[in-house]
Amino acid sequence: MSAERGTEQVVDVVVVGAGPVGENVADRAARTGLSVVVVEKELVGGECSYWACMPSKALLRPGQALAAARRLPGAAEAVTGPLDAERVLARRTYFTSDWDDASQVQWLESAGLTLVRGIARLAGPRRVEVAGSDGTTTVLTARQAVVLATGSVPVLPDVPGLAGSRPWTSRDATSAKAVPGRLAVLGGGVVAVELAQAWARLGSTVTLLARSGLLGGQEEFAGELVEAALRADGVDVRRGVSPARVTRDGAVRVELSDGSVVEADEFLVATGRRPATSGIGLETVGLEDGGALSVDDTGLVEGVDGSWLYAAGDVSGRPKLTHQGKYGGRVVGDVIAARAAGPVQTPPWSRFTATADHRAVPQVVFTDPEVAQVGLTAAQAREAGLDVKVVDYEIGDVAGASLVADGYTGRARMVVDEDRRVVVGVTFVGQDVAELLHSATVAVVGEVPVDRLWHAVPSYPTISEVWLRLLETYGL
Ligand SMILES: Cc1cc2nc3c(=O)[nH]c(=O)nc-3n(C[C@H](O)[C@H](O)[C@H](O)COP(=O)(O)OP(=O)(O)OC[C@H]3O[C@@H](n4cnc5c(N)ncnc54)[C@H](O)[C@@H]3O)c2cc1C
Ligand SMILES: NC(=O)c1ccc[n+]([C@@H]2O[C@H](COP(=O)([O-])OP(=O)(O)OC[C@H]3O[C@@H](n4cnc5c(N)ncnc54)[C@H](O)[C@@H]3O)[C@@H](O)[C@H]2O)c1
Repeated sequence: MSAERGTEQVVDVVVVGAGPVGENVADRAARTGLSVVVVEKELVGGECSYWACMPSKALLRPGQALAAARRLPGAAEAVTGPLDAERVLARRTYFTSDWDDASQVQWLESAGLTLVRGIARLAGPRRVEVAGSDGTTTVLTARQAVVLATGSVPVLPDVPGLAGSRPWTSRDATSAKAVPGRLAVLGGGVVAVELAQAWARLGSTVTLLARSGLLGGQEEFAGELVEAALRADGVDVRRGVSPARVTRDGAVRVELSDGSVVEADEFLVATGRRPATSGIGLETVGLEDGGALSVDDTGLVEGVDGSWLYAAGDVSGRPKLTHQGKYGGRVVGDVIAARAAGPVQTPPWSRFTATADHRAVPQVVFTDPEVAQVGLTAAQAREAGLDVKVVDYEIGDVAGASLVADGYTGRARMVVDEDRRVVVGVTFVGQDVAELLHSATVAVVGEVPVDRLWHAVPSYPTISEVWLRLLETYGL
């Protein structure tokens, strides 16, 4: 359904932003019969579908398959050349539907949602104005709720010359139509390491500039193992440096804090993202334009009277991950529908409460080796005041892993809260560990005592047997 432009309409719920999170909010709210309008200024599907999760993983996957084959005698001999970059890029483009959102619009309509295309901004309580590209303004008034799901935008550091040097953001790095000869990457976070490896394996000469260790916030060994892998892929990893000045005259010239210079054809800046809260009319409801939002566990924005403004996903200040944002989106959609019918109880771990955001957030970094982590790291658990026991195990010593790859390199860490004898955090680093992560998420969310986990017997010979080894090393 498309809404008629340039009109004033009253609906139950207005969702601003049709990324993965906005889609989920809208779908859940509409299931109960509420009328829901979704406003989108670019592509239905958001960042994740077109410039983030999907294209970046499509760029990485063929390199992983090739590297996996090279680790297996018999298969390695059948690998006779490098990646076919053109075909990898073509498959990436297939996954973005060539940046066309027709199929996602079709889904939205099939879910009974109404799409309004244009730029939305709040115009006072419960009111949203949408500026269409045809110059019309559609005014929407929400009986129940307005939900902000506007996502996030990249942060460009204030480095002399950087803004004028046509730097790449993750959008350019996931949608590029050709492999740059030389690529410099600034940052040591997830975007930087994933895209540095993707482009290195596609043939770029990559220099990674990180001001500290890689993957800060994860267990330290995760960043170390990923750094070693990047170096093995030929990436020139320079730690402890920052750009002092950037110029572009054809090539980009990055002058570094240590006096050295890096020249490249493209310069990807991957120094984090901030919630997209600018220009969306927050000041019309008593909040600060561009300021950070704070939401309670039901997604209600704090500091706004009347319990009608919600936020979910990247914009909300909660973890900037598609799956976690969608979880928050389901909570918001459900709680809006439930509150429309009457008062709602929202204790922790209820359907209407995003409790997992605080202590059970899973994330996979899709490098080779993969980093799969959930819950608290050892340092975070100690900071939280827990009596912690940390157990490490080399995944390569597990029979299943040794079958997956010759010379399998990887490590697992289990963090146990000794007072309750429950697992509060797990990290796996290694080939093919991404699919292992959900077992850890279930253990952490379920607060399964280690003595009961002992009875969750992993199949032989799978990499999952690392669970048995971790529990044995723990002392069972
Ligand atoms: C390179 C990269 C790779 C990533 N890979 C992963 C991954 O593998 N796994 C993972 O879990 N996460 C990944 N992420 C994070 C993930 O992309 C985000 O967490 C996710 O997209 C957030 O969803 P969202 O719906 O909150 O926001 P978005 O996907 O950003 O969607 C927001 C939507 O709101 C629209 N919008 C904004 N303002 C307005 C307005 N005023 N009016 C109308 N519409 C508006 C935007 O156009 C957009 O479509 C990655 C991020 C990047 C940058
Ligand atoms: N696989 C995944 O789940 C995945 C993949 C990509 C992105 N994401 C999400 O997208 C978000 C953005 O990712 P990101 O990597 O851009 O951000 P990030 O916050 O993870 O990392 C930012 C990096 O930039 C560095 N940095 C920040 N300011 C700097 C400066 N002025 N100079 C030099 N270095 C600087 C930081 O030290 C850090 O290493 C993250 O929240 C991430 O979770 C997830």
